[in-house]
Amino acid sequence: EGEGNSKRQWSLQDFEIGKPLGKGKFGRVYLAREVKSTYIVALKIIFKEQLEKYRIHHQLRREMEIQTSLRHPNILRLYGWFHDSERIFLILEYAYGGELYNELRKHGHFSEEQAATYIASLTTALAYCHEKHVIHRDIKPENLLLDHEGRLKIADFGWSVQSRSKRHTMCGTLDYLAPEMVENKAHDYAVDNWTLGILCYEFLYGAPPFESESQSDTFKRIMKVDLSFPSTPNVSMEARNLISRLLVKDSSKRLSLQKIMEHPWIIKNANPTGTCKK
Ligand SMILES: CC(=O)N[C@H]1CCN(c2c(Cl)cnc3[nH]c(-c4cn(C)nc4C)nc23)C1
Repeated sequence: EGEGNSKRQWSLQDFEIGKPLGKGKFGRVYLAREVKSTYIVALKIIFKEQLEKYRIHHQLRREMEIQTSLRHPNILRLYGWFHDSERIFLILEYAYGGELYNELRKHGHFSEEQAATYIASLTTALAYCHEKHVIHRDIKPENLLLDHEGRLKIADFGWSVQSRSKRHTMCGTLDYLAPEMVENKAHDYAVDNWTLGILCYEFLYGAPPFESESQSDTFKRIMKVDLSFPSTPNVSMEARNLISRLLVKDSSKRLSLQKIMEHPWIIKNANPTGTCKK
């Protein structure tokens, strides 16, 4: 769709709804086809009474403003939106490859090339977000999708914030929370750097580093940065070096996004096209 289309008024009659793709926090996502162009999209349907009940009007509006304004190959596009008396419809890019999480489950863990390619894609997408004053804050495998060429797409900006100042609100699941968020302290962009370390570990070992039986144990391990590297799978020293330079309690000492892109492990293993041969 050209730029022109994204300004036009859409309505339900413009789409044929297909199978449910899954559900986000406050709505279901369906496969859909725009009738005239036969263009395939993902249609996220959110009930207005859900918005009232959970008081997330402002959050949804923020998600829509943010995602409409972001244009990056690794960020899922929000093409437009419309509403009827009881529902709001978000017209989203359809990621043919589905959830990256399923890929990770299927393979157990990724190769160093695949992990480095995904981390590089995430890093460039986050660098782009940060220069637009957006902190995603909820980067986790469930919010990562793959396109038809295996290129990573960040979805679901429901928890992102237009950050002018430090944020205090708690969000996201436990395993990916940085210490300053666990302590409910003011936090800034550097939380996304921490999460990159968590994801890099999870891509290479198949589980996040501080995963524990109970929430309180996970909290304790995060606060202590209780990081250890199993002997299998055999992960390169460079990869472990990058993870160790991201999972640093003092947020000001975490490797910057720029430095991640220049890290030897990324330079050596990441595929510049952002796609991975299966
Ligand atoms: C947090 C969240 O929104 N999660 C999911 C629900 C479906 N949704 C999708 C969104 Cl928003 C966009 N594209 C998708 N593609 C798929 C998908 C494709 N296959 C083969 N299997 C699936 C599943 N899902 C989506 C995002």
